[in-house]
Amino acid sequence: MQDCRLVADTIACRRGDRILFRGLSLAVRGGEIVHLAGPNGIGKSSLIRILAGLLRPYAGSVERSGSLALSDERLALDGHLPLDRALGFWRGIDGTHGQQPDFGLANLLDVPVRYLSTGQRKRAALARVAASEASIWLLDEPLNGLDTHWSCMAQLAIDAHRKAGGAVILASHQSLSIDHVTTVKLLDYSA
Ligand SMILES: Nc1ncnc2c1ncn2[C@@H]1O[C@H](COP(=O)(O)OP(=O)(O)OP(=O)(O)O)[C@@H](O)[C@H]1O
Repeated sequence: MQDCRLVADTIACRRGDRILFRGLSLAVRGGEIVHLAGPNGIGKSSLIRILAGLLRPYAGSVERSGSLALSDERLALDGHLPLDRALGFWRGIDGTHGQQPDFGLANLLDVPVRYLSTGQRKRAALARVAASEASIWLLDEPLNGLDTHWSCMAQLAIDAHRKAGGAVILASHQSLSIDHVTTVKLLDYSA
């Protein structure tokens, strides 16, 4: 696994005319998981977008080394394509062909993405991230919509990524049943 690091330094986030949080610093390196926690609307998704480079912080900076994959509420898979082709699009972009956890999707590969259930879509999103072979995973609510079995399997995949030297930052309302997780409570930084 490529060496990786993501460091956010004294970040402030403004949405509309409101500062959501300020003074937030965090760092994640290969072999580490950071869990962003906090109530609805505190700014977890906004922070994930800042860390991904999709949203400019109001203050502070983000530095990153290593490749990054993002899963958020946007599925990023073409709803009109069968799942296999939709995932294949990203394999082509990422230039990856390796074996990845299939997240129980083997029987769904010919199903158009728009027909997948909520949990199946979430598993497809995680499969896309895993297949990217990126060293840093940014996951916004990766367990939402998953049943007990697949929530467990998703956490095992996240932990396997960490053990392989990858880094994970995830936002979740759910408590995690994996070790080596550092929790960052956004409420501590709310403005
Ligand atoms: N483009 C925008 N313009 C103005 N306000 C926004 C915009 N996007 C989000 N917000 C506001 O920013 C706040 C934080 O939203 P965000 O989605 O980051 O919170 P969250 O902690 O992820 O919430 P949840 O737990 O409900 O997913 C919310 O009050 C939301 O309405």
